[in-house]
Amino acid sequence: MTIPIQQITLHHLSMGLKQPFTTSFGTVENKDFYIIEIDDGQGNRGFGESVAFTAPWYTEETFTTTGHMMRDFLIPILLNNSIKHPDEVSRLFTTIKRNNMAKSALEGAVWDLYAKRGGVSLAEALGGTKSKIEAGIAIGMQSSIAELLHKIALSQENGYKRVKLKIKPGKDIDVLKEVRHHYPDLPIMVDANSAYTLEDIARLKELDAFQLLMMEQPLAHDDIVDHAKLQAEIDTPICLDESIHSLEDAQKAIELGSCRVINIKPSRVGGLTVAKQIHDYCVEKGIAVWCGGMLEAGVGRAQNIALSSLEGFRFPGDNAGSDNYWKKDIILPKVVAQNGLITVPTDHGIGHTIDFKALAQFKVDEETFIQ
Ligand SMILES: O=C(O)CCC(=O)c1ccccc1C(=O)O
Ligand SMILES: [Mg+2]
Repeated sequence: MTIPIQQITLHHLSMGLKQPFTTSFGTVENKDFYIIEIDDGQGNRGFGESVAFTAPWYTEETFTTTGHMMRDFLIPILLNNSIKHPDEVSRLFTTIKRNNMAKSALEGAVWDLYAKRGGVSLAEALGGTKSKIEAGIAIGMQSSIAELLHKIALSQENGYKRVKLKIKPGKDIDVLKEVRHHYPDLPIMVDANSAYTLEDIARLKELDAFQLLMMEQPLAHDDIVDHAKLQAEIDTPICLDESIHSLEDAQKAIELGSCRVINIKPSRVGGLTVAKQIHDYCVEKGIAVWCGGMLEAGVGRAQNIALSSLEGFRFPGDNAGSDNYWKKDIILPKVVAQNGLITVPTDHGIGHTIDFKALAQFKVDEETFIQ
């Protein structure tokens, strides 16, 4: 049965993060993003979220480019084609190159609508089987080691199953020595957001001493060749993030030996359908995957949780509770991690309702597109 799309609304929201998030490239303090609402004209509404930041430091997309792509290219494609299943959306969008975050925002709303129309949870629609998922937490760079140790202590009080620390040259070995001294057994991983080059190989080798779960994206954002060279020289498993934008990217990286783990973010690969394809391929090849985060508000967070309920997501993701990011989230109930576990919702679709009062509070403007 066709999924009717009567109306698409882009709600532009602006929300301040509870605490600034600092990586090797800079600091995010505020997020402007779109909540996408798709109405089927039969009483069902699906929701998606755009995740690109205001500046293109992580990938090339920004809040403004995602708006342009949705408005001028992707929404007209959705309104002018009839689809029966959300898997068709990423195929329809192949006429538009890249711009995966814009595609993913719309595709996520179609997935939510599809699950709601079918009377199933998004997790079930995606083929997820877990009723609870393990939550990890990403801690940004801090102004001092004392502050970092304090943040780690808080994460442990909340039961997070693993901690991800951001590193860059000069803010790595000394920091990890100190953290390991206080937390000899804590599952720790690091993320460099491509701050190193192969010239740093000796330094990166030294990190083997800290028994890290993995090292995320140490080298260039668009590289898989140097990562293969690095992986051959170090014991710590390399996890690719920025380098993987498609199933084909994942296949090539695995064939080259560029990584032993992949961080799957639906937004980076163009949506949940491709995310699931990468998951399935990695399971077949024995490559571990986990679900990354983009400092999402509730809608994007709920979609990541549904995806993480698939069997192959074996490491805790960057999916902390709403309270870690926002004073007030835009969904009800908010996401809660209890003893490091998040219960996968069983209600229809994303399993959370939109808090329309909060939506109105954070809204800058809205645009509606009609069939
Ligand atoms: O907690 C989260 O949502 C993820 C934190 C994180 O590491 C991150 C946040 C924004 C952009 C890129 C990344 C990343 O995984 O590299
Ligand atoms: Mg990363």
